[in-house]
Amino acid sequence: MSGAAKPVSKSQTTITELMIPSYANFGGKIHGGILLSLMDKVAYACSSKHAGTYCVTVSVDRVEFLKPVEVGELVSLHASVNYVGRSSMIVGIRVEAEHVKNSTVRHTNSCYFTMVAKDDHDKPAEVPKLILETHNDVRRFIEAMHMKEIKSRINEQLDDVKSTLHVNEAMELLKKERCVIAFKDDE
Ligand SMILES: CCCCCCCCCCCCCCCC(=O)SCCNC(=O)CCNC(=O)[C@H](O)C(C)(C)COP(=O)(O)OP(=O)(O)OC[C@H]1O[C@@H](n2cnc3c(N)ncnc32)[C@H](O)[C@@H]1OP(=O)(O)O
Repeated sequence: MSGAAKPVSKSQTTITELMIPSYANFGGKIHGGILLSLMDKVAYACSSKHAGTYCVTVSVDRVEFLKPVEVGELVSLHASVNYVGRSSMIVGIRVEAEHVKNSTVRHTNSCYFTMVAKDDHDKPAEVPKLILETHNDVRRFIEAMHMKEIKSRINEQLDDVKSTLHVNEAMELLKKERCVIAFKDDE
């Protein structure tokens, strides 16, 4: 049972967290693992609100740490269900870092978590349909459809490359690359 359709707005979730010194890496910037863990937390909160069940993370896409986050900044993670399948949901997350003293807000990352709703027997559970109330909701749903399709094409192509690759015949490909072939005797 998936229950009545729900609007995107009903499960939209924001988490804000202060970046404390213990979150820093050796370089003094916020550790990417901390940010990843916060992204997972907000993706879970958002997807489970929509599904009304426990959810698991299946796939994480487009996590790129393009701009460092500093200790003392407030990081806000805004999550929305962009797309629903039968049991899966694609949650879009926008990460922003706010410098409290000068009130500047930087968009540091956008990423996509695929979450699957689970029933009481740990099986994928059908989720409610998504009510698209704005043009943005429609745009995000269609973008997610494209993303799913492109990802599945990439996965197929990578499988093809792996299954057809013969290392000895592919050596030519490496000639201009910055690597040195140095097989040990027993290779
Ligand atoms: C100081 C430093 C600190 C460092 C600190 C670091 C912390 C860094 C934290 C990072 C955070 C990480 C994230 C952890 C978050 C958890 O720990 S959650 C737990 C981990 N995840 C899991 O355990 C999931 C394990 N997988 C499963 O349970 C099953 O494979 C699944 C996903 C339910 C699929 O089950 P299945 O029997 O294959 O079912 P099936 O009907 O075929 O698929 C169900 C749906 O999944 C979809 N699906 C299946 N596979 C995929 C896929 N690969 N991609 C997309 N969709 C898929 C299907 O398309 C289907 O969708 P619908 O058509 O129903 O919409």
